[in-house]
Amino acid sequence: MEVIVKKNYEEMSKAAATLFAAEIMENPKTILGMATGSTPVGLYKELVKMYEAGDLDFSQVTTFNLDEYIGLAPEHDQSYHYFMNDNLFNHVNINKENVHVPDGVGFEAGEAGKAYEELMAKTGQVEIQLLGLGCNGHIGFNEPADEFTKVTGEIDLTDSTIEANKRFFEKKEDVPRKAVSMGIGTIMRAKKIVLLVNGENKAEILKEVVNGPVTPKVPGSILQFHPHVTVICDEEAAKYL
Ligand SMILES: N[C@@H]1[C@@H](O)[C@H](O)[C@@H](COP(=O)(O)O)O[C@@H]1O
Repeated sequence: MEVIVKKNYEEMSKAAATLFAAEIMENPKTILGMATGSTPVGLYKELVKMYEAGDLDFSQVTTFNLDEYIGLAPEHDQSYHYFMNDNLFNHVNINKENVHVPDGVGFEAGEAGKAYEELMAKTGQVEIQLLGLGCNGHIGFNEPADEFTKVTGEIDLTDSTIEANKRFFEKKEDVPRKAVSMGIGTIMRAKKIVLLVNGENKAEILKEVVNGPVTPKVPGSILQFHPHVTVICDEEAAKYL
């Protein structure tokens, strides 16, 4: 697990963008794993800037997102479909047929994950999976639990996650209570993983993820067992490393 510490959020975002841009340039048909939340916004801005400068071609890129809230249609402005279009896909020349985000409304309970796993298996291995880190150590929406999830499925969100994500909604009651998320096993199948973490509020949990015991109580800690993980963080988040 390589840890790259950058001075601030902007430098962290630029460093991550360089990694993803290099992958797209070296392998125009690459399959990328995308993430949502506030952390990757700077990275996506950098990729759009590179595209607008004529340095990046997304036309043959395929993407898989980590997760989506259950109950939010793609048109809902707090859905992860909407987030990805608004922050990246609507601003580059990606073919939307090659963009995949779990479906939060179109399946019977339990079916969305199965369909997503089948699509991923048919499409191919994710080259680089981008991850953020929840304050409770979750990756995707894999919450602290008694065991690591194996495949994409439905997750009951913890109150701490609902609390952390309510800032994007009018009121806490509007935050969905369930999500479809790539499982830990699904995430670990990626060839490479980039974990982006910024801010002093993540310093304690990042220490657990990088140096603590590997336990499903801190889902991100599983990354210690992946052969190619790059953690890119700012100095605030690296405080205890
Ligand atoms: N499902 C997302 C995660 O993928 C993300 O990593 C986490 C951290 O969000 P932020 O980057 O806003 O701290 O929030 C949500 O729970």
